[in-house]
Amino acid sequence: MTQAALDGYLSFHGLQLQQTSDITKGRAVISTSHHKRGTVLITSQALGAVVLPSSRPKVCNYCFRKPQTPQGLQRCSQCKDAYFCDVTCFKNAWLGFHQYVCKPMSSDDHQLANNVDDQDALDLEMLERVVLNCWRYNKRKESVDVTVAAFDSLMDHEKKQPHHMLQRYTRLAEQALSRPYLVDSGKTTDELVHYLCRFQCNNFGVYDDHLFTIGEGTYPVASLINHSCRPNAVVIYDGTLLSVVAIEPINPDQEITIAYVDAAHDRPHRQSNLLGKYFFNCHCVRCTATTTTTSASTTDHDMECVYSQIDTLLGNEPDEEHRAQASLETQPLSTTTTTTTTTTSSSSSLRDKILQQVNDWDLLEMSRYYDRRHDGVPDPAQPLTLATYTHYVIQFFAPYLWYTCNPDLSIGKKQATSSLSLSSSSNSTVYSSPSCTPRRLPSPPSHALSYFDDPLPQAARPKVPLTYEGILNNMMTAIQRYPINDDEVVPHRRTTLMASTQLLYDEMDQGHWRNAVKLGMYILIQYCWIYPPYHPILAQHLLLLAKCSWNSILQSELMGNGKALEHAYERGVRRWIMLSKETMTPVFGKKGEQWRELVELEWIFLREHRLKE
Ligand SMILES: C[S@@+](CC[C@H](N)C(=O)[O-])C[C@H]1O[C@@H](n2cnc3c(N)ncnc32)[C@H](O)[C@@H]1O
Repeated sequence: MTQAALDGYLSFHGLQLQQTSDITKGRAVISTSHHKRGTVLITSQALGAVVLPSSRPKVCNYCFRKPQTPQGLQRCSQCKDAYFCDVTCFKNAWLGFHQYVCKPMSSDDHQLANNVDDQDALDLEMLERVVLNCWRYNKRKESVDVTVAAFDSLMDHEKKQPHHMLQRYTRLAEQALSRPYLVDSGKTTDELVHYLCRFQCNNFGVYDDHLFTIGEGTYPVASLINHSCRPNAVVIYDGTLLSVVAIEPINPDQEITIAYVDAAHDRPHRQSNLLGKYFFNCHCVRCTATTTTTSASTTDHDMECVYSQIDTLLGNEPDEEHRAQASLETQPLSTTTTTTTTTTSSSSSLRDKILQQVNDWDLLEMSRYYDRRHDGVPDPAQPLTLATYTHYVIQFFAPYLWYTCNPDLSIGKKQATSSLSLSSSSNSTVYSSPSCTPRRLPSPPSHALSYFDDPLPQAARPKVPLTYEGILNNMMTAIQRYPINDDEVVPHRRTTLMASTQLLYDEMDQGHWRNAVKLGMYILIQYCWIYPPYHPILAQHLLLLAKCSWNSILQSELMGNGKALEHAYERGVRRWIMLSKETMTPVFGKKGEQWRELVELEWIFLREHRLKE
């Protein structure tokens, strides 16, 4: 009966659960119809969702949303540990779970509870919620039995768990069963150990609009979907409601996949995380080793190999020893020994070298040389610098990578624009971190940004391949021809990406917007190798780049850096806003904090532009 409900639910969404021949893999969710990019394939209710202690004062502990009013969240007056939007959320939380755990806390308990993301406490709370919910649903035979049916059917890999984990799970299960409100649940310790094993290889991190992890959730229906490091779908949240969204067109008989681990990690890290937590070896298109090298002339096979070459191109992450050294470097010198001081100079120099290159990078000169109407190619005898790499690659990647996925993108077509009628005077806004409280927006201007002023791929010089894999393959071949100096910054390496990402946030904190734009453009390229073009991380990064470029325009105006540079930033803002919209629309829809910020930026940009004219 319950399995039938699950099958019915999936078939209603054009999906089907199929048993695979691989026992470790178990079942797979297969598409039975065509799904366009942006289709919501599955929505999944949480059987249990817990806010991380460190996020408790920041989001409603019931609906997981940020405060919607200037007053902020309201704290439970009894336990002083839980926060809610309003009385409605409080009542719902009380009826659901809060009544059982709400008790006055000492100030020490309180401080501890808010600061420590303790895995034991989190697992225990999740276990208690899930047991309580399953028990309730079974008693009431509610329609949510799709969720319970899916949960009961999930893999738990109990036999593969190491002994110490089973001991830990047994201790937690006993603790849960000793709670007065679970004594009559009819569950045994063994059953709860199975639950905890299931959590390990099925639960999801829940994140907010800005992709920060704020909690954990048990979403049994979404858990039916298997992993790929190059997935065709992503998980997004609206509060605690999870949706799985297609990020590329999906055909009948194709498996739906999501990524369980961040695709930015190198192959060894991804493999060991997947094996350690989910007990399988990944054989996805990125993990399948290949001996084929890329070449300028591409066959279909070479195209497929492009994905498996990405990790070779990016190289490996620093190992634990190097990480430990790098973290020592952030300590004041007085606390480090002489030996660590020596290592400090060698590994912190990557960051210094990156900063030096960024400072030397002449954005205007580079933009002129690598203009798509010329044929700017870096000197083949010299190693690529961050500047030459970025400008060389970006003229192939943006916007053409997206154009190969969506030929409806308006490239090179200048569309008629109606005039703006605005009465208010210019009031330039510098972007900082996003505000919690949504502001009311004026209605958007009558013409939004709607075209890229780039030549079509066939008309660009040098010509751009017409397929996504073709562009990646072409560029990979081209940049691997350049000499490498391992003592210097190697732009395509993952280590450079990691150091640059930290540097980007530091530069933004210090208001060094021009450096932030250069680093942001460089990081965009690296993300284009790593993530599919409609991945939420790309949408978010493009918005960040648009904001940095906008702030650079304001800074240039203030400092009188000249019109030419301002125009270069303006082109950047246009491009990054458009690409961010293109990426965000199918994935997040036209809602949420990021969409609001994007529309607001576009509005301000167009208004300023109009006023300058
Ligand atoms: C969240 S569940 C996915 C649903 C699962 N296939 C089932 O039948 O219940 C995660 C488990 O599925 C299996 N799995 C997921 N992706 C896989 C993949 N790419 N290759 C092999 N096994 C995979 C692993 O056993 C993993 O622990």
